Amino acid sequence: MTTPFSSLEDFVALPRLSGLVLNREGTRLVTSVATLDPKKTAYQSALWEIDPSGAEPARRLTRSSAGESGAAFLAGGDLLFTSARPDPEDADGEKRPSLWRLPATGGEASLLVTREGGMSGVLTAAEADVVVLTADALAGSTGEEDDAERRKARKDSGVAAILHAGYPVRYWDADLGPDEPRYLAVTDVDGDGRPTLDDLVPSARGGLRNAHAVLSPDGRLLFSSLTVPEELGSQRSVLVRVDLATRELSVLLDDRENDYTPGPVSPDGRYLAVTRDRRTTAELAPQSSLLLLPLDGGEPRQLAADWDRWPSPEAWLPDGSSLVATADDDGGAPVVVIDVATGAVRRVTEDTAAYSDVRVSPDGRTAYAVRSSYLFPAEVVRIDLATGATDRLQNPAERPELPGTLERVESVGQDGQAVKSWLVLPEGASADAPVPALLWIHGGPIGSWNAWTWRWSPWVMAARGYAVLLPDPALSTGYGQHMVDRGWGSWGAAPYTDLMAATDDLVARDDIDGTRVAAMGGSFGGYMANWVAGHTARFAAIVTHASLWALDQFGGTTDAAYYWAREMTPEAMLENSPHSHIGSIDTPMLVIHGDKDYRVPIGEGLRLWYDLLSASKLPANEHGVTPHRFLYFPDENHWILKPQHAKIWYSVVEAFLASNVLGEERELPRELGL
Ligand SMILES: CC(=O)N[C@@H](C)C(=O)N[C@@H](C)C(=O)N[C@@H](C)C(=O)O
Repeated sequence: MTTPFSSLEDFVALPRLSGLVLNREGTRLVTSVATLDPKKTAYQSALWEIDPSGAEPARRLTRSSAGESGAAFLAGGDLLFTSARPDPEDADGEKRPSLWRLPATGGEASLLVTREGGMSGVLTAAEADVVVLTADALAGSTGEEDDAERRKARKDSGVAAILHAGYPVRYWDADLGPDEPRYLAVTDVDGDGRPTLDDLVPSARGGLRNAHAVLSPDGRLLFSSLTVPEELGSQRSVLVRVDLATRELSVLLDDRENDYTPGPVSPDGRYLAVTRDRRTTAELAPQSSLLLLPLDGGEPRQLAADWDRWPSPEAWLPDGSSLVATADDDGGAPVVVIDVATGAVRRVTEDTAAYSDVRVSPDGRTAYAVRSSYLFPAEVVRIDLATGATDRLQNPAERPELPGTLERVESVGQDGQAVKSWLVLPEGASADAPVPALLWIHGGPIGSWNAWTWRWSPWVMAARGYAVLLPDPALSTGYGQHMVDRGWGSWGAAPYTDLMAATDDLVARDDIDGTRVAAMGGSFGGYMANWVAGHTARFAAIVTHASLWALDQFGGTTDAAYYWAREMTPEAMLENSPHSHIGSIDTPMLVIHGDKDYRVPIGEGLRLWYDLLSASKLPANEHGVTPHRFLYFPDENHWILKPQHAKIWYSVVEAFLASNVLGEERELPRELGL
């Protein structure tokens, strides 16, 4: 059977949907869809409207080569978005992310406000036409004009240097500084002239973390995390409120044991949902809980404390009686409703999909959300909140046909703990025709294989005849606090033995050829692939992507050293470091790393590569021929994002597996120049 997963060209061209907003009346849904640009070397996103009733087909709203994102409805009904498209009324045609407004009544979008430094997001209030932009401003700038001048001076002189006095200095793939996050209020949104931008809290320099900010329904208050520096390069996230009229900033929740992130404000403006994340120590695993914070100054109260899951607040019911939340749960992430008075949790969606971006209709009966699973990529659905009945709305794209089937399987860890996995089986797998298999190890390690992924698509491998096992070992979310606790600080113990228990059951199946099995993982999954390499010879090949190799050096170079310092003691780092076992590795390894990976810096990949060539049981021979391979991406980060590089990634992985697992040679992509 030919599916879009058979050809990498077709696979990278599948549309990718994300995000969802609903207008105040509950009559318009807008989502974002990324597709390949004409050169097929980047993704372009466009906004699409989806009919909440399900009657009409999805309709494309925007079209430009620069793409559009950051959709947000004004209370009055117009749609805002950000785009670096040129303004037809601007003679110089400078392209920078600007704020655009698409009238609810139809017609063309027009530019609302622009700035030299661009913008990263848009916040709107539910009941008032109040808009706040999240954007970066140069640390020393005194206002928008000054910021623009300083940026120009930096650009014109070609200076890229950044002088730091604090930590962190990088984040994932971005250099931090000399600009810093700010909240810019857009003044006079509905006036006749072009609005101006007003920096709400220039005094909170460097500390506003704007990824999770929210506005109160009346638009008078903004809630955000504020990052407070601590001694020894550490930091904490405290919860703050900013009064938009007075610019006064008040700290609402702050202690050294927890980080706080704001959730939605109740419809009456009296309560804020808050996520509290316990700060870890070498002995104390992470734990996430949901709080209800009275905004009149009362004490916060934990909601759903008896529910052994980590709820993430999404929305309020309009009458304020309940919060709608999602939580990782047994290989999915369902929608639940949490009664605010009693804390009782009621599961709403019954399928095994993972839900996000939940929006509630004005009458409180219906929710709309994005969901995905290993059976389908992200799609927009309508949920009956009383019955849980869930309908797929008319989406911008159909679900792609899959080259196989999906099963839920269960193994038992050494301590008796159930270890659950998704198992993707290629078409035709049977006792008469057992198939080769891949063990895929997820990253985090706090996470779960519970949603569709484009970067690690098991269906691409299923289309090439492999079964793929996706296990959730110790440290995975969705199985209760004990599942996380039992792996904390000892990555090489229960997480490893759980994975081996799952592999034992995999190879015992009569539809799997247990002699042709490989292991693969990225990030923490790459750490574990390296650990596996040093502890067993049962796999025919190992693929390790963006992996942690030498825990003695990792903590000093990752972008979040303070986080890592709270993960293990120095002794545990040495005890659990894969590099100590280099002398035992006699499995061919494919090492993959991006130079712009600041989370797991390239030094890990470089040291692993050199160690493999110089000290593994399978070193290069005197002619320099080695069974190992190093796929290096000079301009990618922790993830391989460019479509042309994704194709190289899958092609090289497939060729390496074919050679070492199947004993077959594949032609490598011409673009590699070999
Ligand atoms: C600060 C920090 O280390 N956070 C972790 C969530 C993290 O980034 N872990 C990476 C090593 C990792 O495994 N990342 C996962 C999420 C991935 O798949 O990239």
